[in-house]
Amino acid sequence: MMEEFLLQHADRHQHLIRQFKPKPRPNEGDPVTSPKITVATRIRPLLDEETASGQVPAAFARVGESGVVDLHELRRVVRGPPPLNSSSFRVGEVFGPDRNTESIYEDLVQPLLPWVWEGHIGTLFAYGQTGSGKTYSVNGIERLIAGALFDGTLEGQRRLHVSIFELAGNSAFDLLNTRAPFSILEDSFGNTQLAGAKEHEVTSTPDLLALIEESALFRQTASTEKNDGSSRTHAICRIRVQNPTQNTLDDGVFYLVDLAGSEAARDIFNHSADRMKETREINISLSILKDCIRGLANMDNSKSSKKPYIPFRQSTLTKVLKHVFDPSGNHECRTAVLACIGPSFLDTGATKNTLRYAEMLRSAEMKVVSSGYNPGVPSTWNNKELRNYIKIQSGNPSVSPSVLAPSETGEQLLRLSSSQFISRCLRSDGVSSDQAKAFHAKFWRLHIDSQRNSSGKTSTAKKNVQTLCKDSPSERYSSSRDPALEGKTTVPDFKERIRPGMVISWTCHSPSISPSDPLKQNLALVLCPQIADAAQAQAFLGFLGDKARQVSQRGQRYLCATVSSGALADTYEVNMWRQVVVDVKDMEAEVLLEYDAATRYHHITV
Ligand SMILES: Nc1ncnc2c1ncn2[C@@H]1O[C@H](COP(=O)(O)OP(=O)(O)OP(=O)(O)O)[C@@H](O)[C@H]1O
Repeated sequence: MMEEFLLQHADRHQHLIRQFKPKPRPNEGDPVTSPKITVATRIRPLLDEETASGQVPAAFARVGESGVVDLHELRRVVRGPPPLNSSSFRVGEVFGPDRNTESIYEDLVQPLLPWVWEGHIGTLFAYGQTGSGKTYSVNGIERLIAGALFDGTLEGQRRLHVSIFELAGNSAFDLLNTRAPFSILEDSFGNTQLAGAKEHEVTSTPDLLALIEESALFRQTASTEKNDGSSRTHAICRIRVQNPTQNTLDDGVFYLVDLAGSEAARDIFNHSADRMKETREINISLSILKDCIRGLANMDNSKSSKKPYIPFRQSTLTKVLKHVFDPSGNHECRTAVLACIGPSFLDTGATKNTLRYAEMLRSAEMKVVSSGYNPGVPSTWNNKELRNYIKIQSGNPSVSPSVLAPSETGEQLLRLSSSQFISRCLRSDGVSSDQAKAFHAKFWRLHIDSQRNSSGKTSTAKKNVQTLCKDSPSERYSSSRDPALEGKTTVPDFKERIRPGMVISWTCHSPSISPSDPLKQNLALVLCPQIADAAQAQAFLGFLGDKARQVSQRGQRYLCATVSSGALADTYEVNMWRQVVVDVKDMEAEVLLEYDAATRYHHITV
């Protein structure tokens, strides 16, 4: 009925639009020089069939003021001629019906190519109502990218790997493998992995174009009220850019995302049950996407210290786009968003909705900040922060940061195999194999703990780092390290600084102790000088045998708790109830034990 009313008043609509005098939009301040999100809006031309059916345009790029779309709706009133309701939206660069896909590519997408080439994540996603021109735009852009990746303008040797897939509801299908289903998983770094999707290496523009063509054959389409060849899934082309000369660097990844179009409730009235379900699933995933956009837009509105909730885990689509929305993400990414709108006055409701979200994303463009350095989360460390950690935390003598991590970030070092990590450590003067292993374990525990606790609780790892690096006296005791030595470059021999809580290795002289006895671990935690509990110490001396008693009685002795192996490999337990008296002469070295709250065991650290 509304459609009929609008078609009847098409002339009046156009007449009123001609008289429209736009009010300038308030200035938004300085432009952002290097935004993480760039938003642009494309108004497609009115199609021949739309013109033929009497439709007229209602969405316009404002002339003389860039970045603004004016939208005009004719309002139905009880009496008198219908008035015009005009609204305006500031939605990034606006590409009107006369602008071609090349110009969008040049302004919006081309700047992302060198970024991805250097090992970062770039994403383009197009969204908008069904029939608004998303597939048309993304297809055109994909072809231009296929040309640019091989025309020699990007410097350096790279290997390119491509997967193209679609998401329907929460299922994923490989469009380069006859729509075979596969899983979308999250790895220990929180990165999304496509488990089971085929990757194809491409070495030329025709190679890549052939894959794009092949994927189009398998994409699920159907006719909607607004588009005869509507895509009923979200299609994603993922191009991984690998630098073969620097294996430790992250691969760059380009995601090109053509979202399924949303349909209004009234447009799905005649759908079958299956199509209704499919439309509902599309609308749910788009609605979660919108919630994520809203969360992102509110992210840095931090009058309150509480971070807005961004529900990116609620749909497969937003899980794939996690790097765009996860505020704690650790991979640098830049995102271009193309909001697509149809110009027709019959679509103003959906168009307004698209423009509103584009406006929200524009505000996010100003606010998105890097998740930044977190001392408890190794995957957020850049090379300088990582080197600093290695220097301070790798033990004595310290591992050389320039040998272990000449250029790597924290995340890249975590990707090294343990044998690579340890063999690099061993290239530093004086570093033993045990020290290298202990440092590797320590670094990984910090990482695992930081991932386990990413929900916001202060992690053990973070506490440990605070304990070791920052002043937090109440939390010092998660390691046997002496806090007083923090930051000291020269440390006296351990025998000159024996203190309660110190862990030592020592030589046990009793031949009567079986190899399985905890004492054979030869580790003990110093409690106090023996004099404090002479009776109990004497009892132990009896247990140690006459020879040991003679030796220990000659020197200074300490009452110590024994340390035995835990149930997990390389873990230890302190047995406070099983004590031993150890002579300083029998002590071999200080050993650093660190407590891991998650396993409730101690580990040897450095
Ligand atoms: N800029 C444009 N110039 C000319 N024709 C266009 C333009 N954009 C879109 N079209 C045409 O409009 C129709 C709908 O476009 P398209 O299929 O890209 O929409 P869509 O947003 O991907 O729709 P859906 O969400 O339903 O898949 C197509 O026939 C397409 O060729």
